Amino acid sequence: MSSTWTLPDDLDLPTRPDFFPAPGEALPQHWSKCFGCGDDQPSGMAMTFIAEEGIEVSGRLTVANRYQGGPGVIHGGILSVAFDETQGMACMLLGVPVVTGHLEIDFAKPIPLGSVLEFRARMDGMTGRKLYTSAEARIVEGPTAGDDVVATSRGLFLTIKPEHFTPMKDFVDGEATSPFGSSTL
Ligand SMILES: CCCCCCCCCCCCCCCC(=O)SCCNC(=O)CCNC(=O)[C@H](O)C(C)(C)COP(=O)(O)OP(=O)(O)OC[C@H]1O[C@@H](n2cnc3c(N)ncnc32)[C@H](O)[C@@H]1OP(=O)(O)O
Repeated sequence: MSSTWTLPDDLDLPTRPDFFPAPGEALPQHWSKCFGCGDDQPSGMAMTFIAEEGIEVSGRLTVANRYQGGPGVIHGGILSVAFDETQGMACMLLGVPVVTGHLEIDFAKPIPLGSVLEFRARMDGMTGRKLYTSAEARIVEGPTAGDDVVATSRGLFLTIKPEHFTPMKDFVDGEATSPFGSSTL
């Protein structure tokens, strides 16, 4: 794998806040219409997330047939969504909304349709509004399941004010059942 990603020297590492779910507990979706995690998005990926020890979270994705890219394998864009989502969830530790500024992926091994992937993401540090995150994926169920890392990701997230989305409110498809950032954390 290769990456040009370098972390700044002056990062602070947040400690796990009291409001964050205990290790093993589920994390709430951040927005019901989200393609990655929303329960009001029929065409979405319906990912689920769990709080892990420290400042780590994990997420699961079953690779549906409709996620096919090359013959029999996951589309790289779908894998990127899953990383984006999992690393964004790791930023929930701060309790404020974030958006992705930069995301980069290394695709290490082919991932067959029908696999169940586990993603693990963490915040590597923050400075000002910038949150640096990283993650890796393994196949936990399926014909090629094992301990090998099949893809890795690094992402920069920026904290935003809720008003960030105000100019977009007329473009929401249908009635929103939960406003962005209204998670119960
Ligand atoms: C009550 C509790 C609720 C909790 C609830 C939590 C929910 C939490 C879960 C969310 C989970 C979401 C998972 C899916 C997340 C998406 O998929 S979000 C969708 C994709 N992303 C977008 O749409 C973002 C589009 N881009 C933008 O809106 C703007 O470019 C941004 C990212 C807000 C930044 O703009 P800005 O605020 O004007 O900031 P700007 O001054 O340009 O930059 C600030 C700093 O960041 C740096 N920067 C900005 N962009 C970049 C970049 N691409 N590369 C490197 N550096 C950059 C700048 O250089 C600058 O650095 P410094 O000078 O401070 O050192």
